[in-house]
Amino acid sequence: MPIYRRLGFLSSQLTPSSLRSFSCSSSAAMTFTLPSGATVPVPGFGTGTKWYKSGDASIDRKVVDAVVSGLKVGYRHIDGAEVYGTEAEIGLAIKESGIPRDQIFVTGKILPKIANPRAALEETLKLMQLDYLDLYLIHAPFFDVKSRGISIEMAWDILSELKGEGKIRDIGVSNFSVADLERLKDAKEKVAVNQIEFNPYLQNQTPGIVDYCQKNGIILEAYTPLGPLVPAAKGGPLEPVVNKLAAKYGRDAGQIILKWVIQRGIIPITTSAKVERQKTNLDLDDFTLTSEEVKEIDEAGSKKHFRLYWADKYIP
Ligand SMILES: NC(=O)C1=CN([C@@H]2O[C@H](COP(=O)(O)OP(=O)(O)OC[C@H]3O[C@@H](n4cnc5c(N)ncnc54)[C@H](OP(=O)(O)O)[C@@H]3O)[C@@H](O)[C@H]2O)C=CC1
Repeated sequence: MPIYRRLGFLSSQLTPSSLRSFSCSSSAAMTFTLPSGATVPVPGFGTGTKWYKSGDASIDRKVVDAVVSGLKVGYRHIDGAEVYGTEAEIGLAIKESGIPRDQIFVTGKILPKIANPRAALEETLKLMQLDYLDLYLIHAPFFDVKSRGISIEMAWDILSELKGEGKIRDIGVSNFSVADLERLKDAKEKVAVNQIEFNPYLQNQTPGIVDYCQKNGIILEAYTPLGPLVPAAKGGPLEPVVNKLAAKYGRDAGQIILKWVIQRGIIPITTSAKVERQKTNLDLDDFTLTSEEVKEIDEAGSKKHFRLYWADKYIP
């Protein structure tokens, strides 16, 4: 069964269809700094999608090995979520890697247990064997008092309290639209991050979201940055442009797309079970696309629409 679907989070429908973060520099070696002062390592290594196993508490050794492998090849940013069912695997992998906790940036996300963020965070920390999370996100805005007994504003206030208690360094959201973010604009704690689906074929998960976040100092993270390379999207208008740039820079298509994401001022969160790809997807520092090339990808990507997640919530 496709990931997220069991909880109704994913529609499998596949439709063809100004940089300013807190201190997001505009150079090739872009850095992203959160309100706590922490710098987010780029790219992030995802533990959802292909490893999703919500509701299954047994340890999946494949996931532990993949995260250990990611850490060993150099990732220092692990993206988790309560709903992925991979939090215990993340905890084990961090221990097995031998890398000190303070050198790894760990993200968690809350949703099914949104009614009680405090209990959900305690459970996440216990499973991950950690004392704190670097970043905790409300996984999606699709809940309210009627459905879950809590509103976005109420959940945000509790996350803010948990941040104040030192259990989370920074707080943010995921899959939020402009209207959702506007609900939190006067909150005491600012939204630090919005993690959205973003790639050349989906440059705005919801109308105006990238521009709004970048103008309001909300750091964007891109999940499914390599969407154009999955079999269902391959062969589209982006392919000749990416192949041309890959040949020019002696890189592969994945590296060109991930670099484009970074040069758009967005942090890619990527996943691969293949060690070779884990390495190449991390090796992004020694080349820079020209601004014309970034624009060329923008334009080629705009000719096709491809959305993998939450499609039933967004039109189209
Ligand atoms: N907030 C949210 O609602 C969501 C968050 N996420 C998070 O984002 C993470 C990343 O999402 P995901 O869609 O997996 O990301 P990607 O776009 O990075 O990966 C998609 C697929 O591409 C393949 N791939 C990886 N590298 C390459 C390459 N260089 N060339 C060709 N194919 C490649 C991978 O398979 P292979 O193993 O074969 O390399 C992978 O399954 C998730 O693990 C999760 O943590 C994801 C979805 C929703």
